[in-house]
Amino acid sequence: MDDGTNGRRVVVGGAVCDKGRLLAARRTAPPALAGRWELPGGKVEPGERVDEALVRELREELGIEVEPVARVAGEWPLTQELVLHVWRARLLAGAPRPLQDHDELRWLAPDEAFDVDWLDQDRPAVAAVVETLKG
Ligand SMILES: Nc1nc2c([nH]c(=O)n2[C@H]2C[C@H](O)[C@@H](COP(=O)(O)OP(=O)(O)OP(=O)(O)O)O2)c(=O)[nH]1
Repeated sequence: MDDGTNGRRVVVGGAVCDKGRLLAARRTAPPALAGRWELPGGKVEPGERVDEALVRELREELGIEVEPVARVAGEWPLTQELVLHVWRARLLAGAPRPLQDHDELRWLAPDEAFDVDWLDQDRPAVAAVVETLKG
């Protein structure tokens, strides 16, 4: 079956929105990415749906419950083996805390969206999501 990923493993990033703001997370590892900001998430496990993986990763990493809303159009290669998909998600419960993989979190209003140093591959999806927040 052609899932459009050319055999690469999908990393799902969550564009978590609440009260008109977007959640950004600062990575602690690996060294090449530490200190840069991302849409929190992680690798989809074999047999797992991408939206399920998103719910699992955000529960593990941030202690929150989210509802995936829709995939952001596009995909962004990370490495030879990994490709980034982004889903918009709504915060259902909990206040995000940097439990794993991150050392700082920020809720960004649309006019602050590019105040943080996003990983390069995340920028197009962040721009698309910010447009939806502006209404
Ligand atoms: N989660 C996430 N990872 C990203 C983004 N942009 C980006 O380049 N990456 C890279 C960083 C990592 O090399 C890889 C995702 O790995 P991860 O460490 O977050 O995933 P994981 O929780 O499943 O990790 P693991 O312990 O199973 O290795 O993708 C992004 O927006 N979100």
